[in-house]
Amino acid sequence: MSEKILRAVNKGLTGELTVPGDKSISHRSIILGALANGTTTIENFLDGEDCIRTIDAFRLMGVSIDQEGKKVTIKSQGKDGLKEPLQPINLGNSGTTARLLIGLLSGLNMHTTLFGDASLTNRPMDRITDPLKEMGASIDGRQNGKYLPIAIRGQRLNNVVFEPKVKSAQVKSGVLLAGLTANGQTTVIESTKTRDHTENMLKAFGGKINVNGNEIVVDPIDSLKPTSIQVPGDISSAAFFLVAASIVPGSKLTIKDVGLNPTRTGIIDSLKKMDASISVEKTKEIGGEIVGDVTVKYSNLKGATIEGDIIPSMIDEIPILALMATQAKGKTIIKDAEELRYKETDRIMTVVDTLKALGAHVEATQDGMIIEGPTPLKEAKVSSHGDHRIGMMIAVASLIATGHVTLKDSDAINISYPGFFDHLDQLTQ
Ligand SMILES: O=C(O)C1=C[C@@H](OP(=O)(O)O)[C@@H](O)[C@H](O)C1
Ligand SMILES: C=C(OP(=O)(O)O)C(=O)O
Repeated sequence: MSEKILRAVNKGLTGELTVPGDKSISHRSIILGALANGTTTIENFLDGEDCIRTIDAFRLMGVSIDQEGKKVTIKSQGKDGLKEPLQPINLGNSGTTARLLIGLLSGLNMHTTLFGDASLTNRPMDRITDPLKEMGASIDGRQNGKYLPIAIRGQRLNNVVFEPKVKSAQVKSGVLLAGLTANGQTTVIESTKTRDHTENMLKAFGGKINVNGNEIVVDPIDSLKPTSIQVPGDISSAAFFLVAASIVPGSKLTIKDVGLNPTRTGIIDSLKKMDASISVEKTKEIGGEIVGDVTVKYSNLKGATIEGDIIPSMIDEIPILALMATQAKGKTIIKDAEELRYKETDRIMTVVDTLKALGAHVEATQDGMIIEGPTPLKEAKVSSHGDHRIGMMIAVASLIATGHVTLKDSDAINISYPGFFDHLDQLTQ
């Protein structure tokens, strides 16, 4: 198993950084590109393991996908050109690939089987299979389709009006993708708006989709129109460096060309709430996605309560925010984040256990955690537990730890951020 010994830095993180492409947008660019009739090109694609799983899935369905690093060319004959895969589809570690594909495949005229790694096999799928069954989908799997492996006998689905109980962009997107082949318009009404990349990109591909506040209505398609996608930098990846610069004295860092979709910027608002010195400059809009530069400087931080509707807009950033809270004065309370328990690991448990091992004062609650700061962090031997975001949280913690930190299973970081350690070296040299 991969292992890294990480040492503290004696100067701040300075300079400029461009982080890899957005994971959510990269997945969707492959899925919608495969549904388009013709050639779709993607620039700045995230060549992390999760997005490669999405590519491999469509290759198994006969779509020609040429990927060279961050550049991808898809040649497809649209949804009717997709072929029944002759093998089970391996989703690896990727929850997004799982929930979105289960939605899409339920309405296509083919039989598919899907499986994943040990982590994904334990993550709940009923949140997507239940609404699909309401649309008439034929899905079976462990515990009646709650867990992978799952088999889908795709067929024409009925449209629904769906009000998801979980605040999940994956579930919303899975149902919208199923709606593309359903009989009539499909409506999703969210209680809190979650990331809306599927909606934005469907428009860019010529789909008929209407968004009115938290209500989304999608029409069935014949096929989509191919387009060119430029993927913005991933704010969820940038977050690790935004926090690193906030907690390492002497830092001043600008992250360039990062996605600033308002359904994703909860981390920036939370950093501001904790008195981080952060400024945002919006520079352009591509494919319905706002892009810009974010500059952050080291500053004295204070604790804050992070709760409610902001949580879905920063769900993947909570591990790194928790690390930041260990360096903030006073109490940070994170609430309404029980969804963390259903990620690659139970992130309430892994964050709390890891930060405790590093010397922090932190306690788990059912739906979040309470952190008392500031506390110095100390030498420890800790593992990512196969969870990329925990691995990166540990690497950032090591920058300010008093002794060296051993990170076991460091390779997990390649799931969403290949080149992470090169970027860290580049900014700390
Ligand atoms: O739709 C997406 O691309 C994602 C949605 C979120 O998951 P949930 O939908 O389960 O909240 C997030 O945690 C995941 O990393 C990516
Ligand atoms: C939860 C995550 O991804 P997924 O659900 O796609 O596995 C993540 O990237 O933090």
